[in-house]
Amino acid sequence: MPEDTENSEKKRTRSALRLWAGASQRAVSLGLACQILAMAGWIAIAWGIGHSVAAIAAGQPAGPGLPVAAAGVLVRGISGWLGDLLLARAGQTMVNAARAEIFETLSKAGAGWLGGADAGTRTAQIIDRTAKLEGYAARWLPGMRLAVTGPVIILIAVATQSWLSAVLLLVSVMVLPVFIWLTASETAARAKAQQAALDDLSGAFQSRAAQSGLIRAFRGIRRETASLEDAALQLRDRTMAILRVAFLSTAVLEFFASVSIALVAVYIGFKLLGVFPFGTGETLTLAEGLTALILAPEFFSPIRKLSSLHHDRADAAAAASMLSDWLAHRSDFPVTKRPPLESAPVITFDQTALGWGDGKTAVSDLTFKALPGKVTTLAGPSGSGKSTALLALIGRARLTGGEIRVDAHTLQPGESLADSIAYIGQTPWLMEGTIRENIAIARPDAGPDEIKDAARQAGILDFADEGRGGLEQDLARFGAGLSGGQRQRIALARALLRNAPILLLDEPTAHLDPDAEEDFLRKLKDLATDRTLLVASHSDTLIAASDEVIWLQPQLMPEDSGC
Ligand SMILES: Nc1ncnc2c1ncn2[C@@H]1O[C@H](COP(=O)(O)OP(=O)(O)OP(=O)(O)O)[C@@H](O)[C@H]1O
Repeated sequence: MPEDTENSEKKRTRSALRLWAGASQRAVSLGLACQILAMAGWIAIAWGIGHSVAAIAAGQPAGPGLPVAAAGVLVRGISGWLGDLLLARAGQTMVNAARAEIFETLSKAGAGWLGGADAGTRTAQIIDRTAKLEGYAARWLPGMRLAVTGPVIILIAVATQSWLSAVLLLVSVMVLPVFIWLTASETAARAKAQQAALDDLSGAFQSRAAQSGLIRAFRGIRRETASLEDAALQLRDRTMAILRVAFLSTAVLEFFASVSIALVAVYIGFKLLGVFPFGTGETLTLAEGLTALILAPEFFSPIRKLSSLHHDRADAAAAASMLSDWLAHRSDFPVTKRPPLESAPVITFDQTALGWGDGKTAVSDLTFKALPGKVTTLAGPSGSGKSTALLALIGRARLTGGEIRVDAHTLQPGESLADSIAYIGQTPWLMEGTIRENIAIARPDAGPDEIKDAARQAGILDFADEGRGGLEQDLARFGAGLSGGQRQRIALARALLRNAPILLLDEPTAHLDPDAEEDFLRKLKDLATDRTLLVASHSDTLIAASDEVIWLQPQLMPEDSGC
């Protein structure tokens, strides 16, 4: 990846993390305060145990040591519990902030991104990815701050008992930042690779599961199973790569921490026995030595914890990088809706050029007028841009040249007439539920008679007869069990119920038999009444029945154009 792109991606990731974590700052700070209090509890425990053991060893009563230690246990227990609670909330707040922003941005971007057949997959990806942000606010942010403040507090407490033990701890901790930085950079790259492998596997699995019948029919089960196995093996390798770094980093950290604690223990032991060979100028009592010794492991505890939290940071960074990339991609192409039109408009394409944001031209130099009350049909070979021209009116395809006018208004790039349009695509989308519910979705406030009337006009009552439950008949998921023509009729009923001034039909007769097509063509003129009707079609009979036909040509590919 070029350095500039990499830097701007890193910057975008960091600012996304900062923005989403902002919502949880209060809970993070309170949670951190509780963790520091828990650490103070540990200091009280160490002091209490050290002093009471020393007093008992000297043949005296335990004194204030025991109640101080008991108070320390209480403080540590309560503040630890409260801290966990607050930090769990901080994590959830960050996830919610990210989800809210993503869904808001994407919904503003129009139906394009979250619509269509893979809407479920994408929504699941957003939910999974944002869930990975939880550890950033709940564990990484407080863990990082505690790794700085915690050791300083413990170091001061140790220094009040034995300054030389504090110096030993300080020297041994100096090597750790370099090591932690090395681990962090390794983990981040590998976490990103692992998430990409996870995406590949889930994408491959979902597409194979959806097409399992087709795969079986083409005897491709073994081949597809092997490709899924490959994707799973890749995920396993990348997960193992992460685990290797994790195990190695933990082992090295534990080694340094153990050596350092051992040094402190050896020094305190020799000093208390009076056999320490060098003059340090420090006099050490049993109570001070024990307190310092009990505190020493706690000095490394936040740093140890931080090293195990790198995965939270790396997972969150990888998730934020992908999410912010999606958002940036979307905001390149914002869609704004025009208010609903009062009546059917004259739509003019004037030397219009359209594309899909991939640099290629899907339609160029398209000029025509669609008049209210007339059937205007875009015809031409597959790939010539008929659907693209229709989708430009709802802001899906990009306007890259010329103009589209709606009456006197010139549409700006990304401007959508969705609120004035009823659109029937090539593969109408149906949801689980009754036929009535599937029609009513076009206008949820429509009355039963209006729905029935739309169903009758669209010819639904022919197949949804009363004997089979009529409009209350349940449809399976995605309308499984209906023919293409039956789906098309439900979509038509929706369009009729919506009664929008512009009606866009993409290949409306593609799934109809000749009788049904003839029947549909008879309705076509009615559909055009008081509407601007724009149709995309290959059908010769539909073309012949149209008032106006505009022929589109496929765009030349760059390699075709050079002779
Ligand atoms: N969602 C999309 N993203 C990117 N490119 C697209 C998209 N939809 C269509 N295209 C491209 O735009 C060009 C025109 O496609 P379009 O579907 O508009 O043609 P069409 O004439 O409607 O074809 P058909 O008759 O097969 O439906 C094609 O090169 C196609 O690959």
